[in-house]
Amino acid sequence: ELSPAVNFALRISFYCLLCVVSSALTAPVCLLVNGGRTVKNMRIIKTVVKTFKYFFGLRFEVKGLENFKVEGPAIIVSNHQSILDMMGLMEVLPDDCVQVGKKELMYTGSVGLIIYLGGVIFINRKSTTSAKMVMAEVAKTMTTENVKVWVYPEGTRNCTGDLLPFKKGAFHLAVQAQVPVIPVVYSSFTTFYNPKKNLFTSGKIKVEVLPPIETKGLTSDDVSDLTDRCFRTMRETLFRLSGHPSEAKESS
Ligand SMILES: CCCCCCCC/C=C\CCCCCCCC(=O)SCCNC(=O)CCNC(=O)[C@H](O)C(C)(C)COP(=O)(O)OP(=O)(O)OC[C@H]1O[C@@H](n2cnc3c(N)ncnc32)[C@H](O)[C@@H]1OP(=O)(O)O
Ligand SMILES: CCCCCCCCCCCCCCCC(=O)OC[C@@H](O)COP(=O)(O)O
Repeated sequence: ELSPAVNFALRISFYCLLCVVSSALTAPVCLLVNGGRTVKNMRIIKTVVKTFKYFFGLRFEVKGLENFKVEGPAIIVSNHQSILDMMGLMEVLPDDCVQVGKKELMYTGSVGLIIYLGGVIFINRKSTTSAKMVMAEVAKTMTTENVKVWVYPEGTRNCTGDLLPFKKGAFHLAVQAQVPVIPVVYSSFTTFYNPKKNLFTSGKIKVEVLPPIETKGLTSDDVSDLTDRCFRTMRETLFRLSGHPSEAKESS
């Protein structure tokens, strides 16, 4: 019998190895098929990553996919619990959708390369000024290139079963581009995944894509309200999906 700590380390190492090896094999395919950095590579990446869940006994129960069917671009916001989220992301990711990620991800070898080829937008979280500039550029191009953008508004991983306060970048982006915000909520991983307790077993994750929130006519003055509204809706949904109905009531 392996100790829980060793067992946990082995499973996480296997996950990372799977990412590194699959990225190294998938990158040449992306280059051959699409010739370079483009969101079209996400279709290839998605196909590969969607097989990962079987190695870890994870199941996804998805609701509300029809809410992605908006005309034109949109900002998708979701909760961010762990590096495992990448599997949940690929499970529902619509076509022509890029993610915003921290620039440190570029330096993870083959994983960095595949993330780059997939069109991920890199931001420097330590410099609000430069992050804002990158996001303003994205606000302009998402309409001309008709892409959706996926942002984790908590700005970092958080595996507590609750949400961190939201950063405002995603909502500024939505208002600047005058496109809807589509919230996506993943149920809490705490029952099957907890690094502090060396817990990583098989498990079921509920995913809900919520109805789009329109931003037509909103200005930068409305960004705080929009952020709060999204936060409250997502927090209620998180508690409902994770089976804490009383907390959901409290926060409403
Ligand atoms: C084939 C196999 C392959 C396997 C391998 C895997 C392959 C997988 C492939 C592909 C998957 C890729 C997966 C990528 C996942 C990556 C996840 C991450 O990296 S998450 C971290 C980075 N993301 C964020 O941080 C975004 C969220 N953050 C924000 O949006 C922030 O707002 C940010 C960074 C823009 C600024 O950060 P602040 O910490 O300064 O935050 P604030 O408090 O919001 O802003 C300060 C002030 O600036 C204003 N502000 C912010 N943005 C503005 C804007 N655009 N315009 C005007 N004002 C703005 C705000 O209103 C605020 O001002 P007032 O407090 O309201 O007065
Ligand atoms: C040469 C070095 C090789 C290193 C191999 C690393 C392999 C990593 C495999 C996991 C890939 C999963 C990518 C998902 C991205 C992700 O989820 O990143 C977390 C964050 O953005 C949040 O940042 P943080 O503030 O650190 O929580």
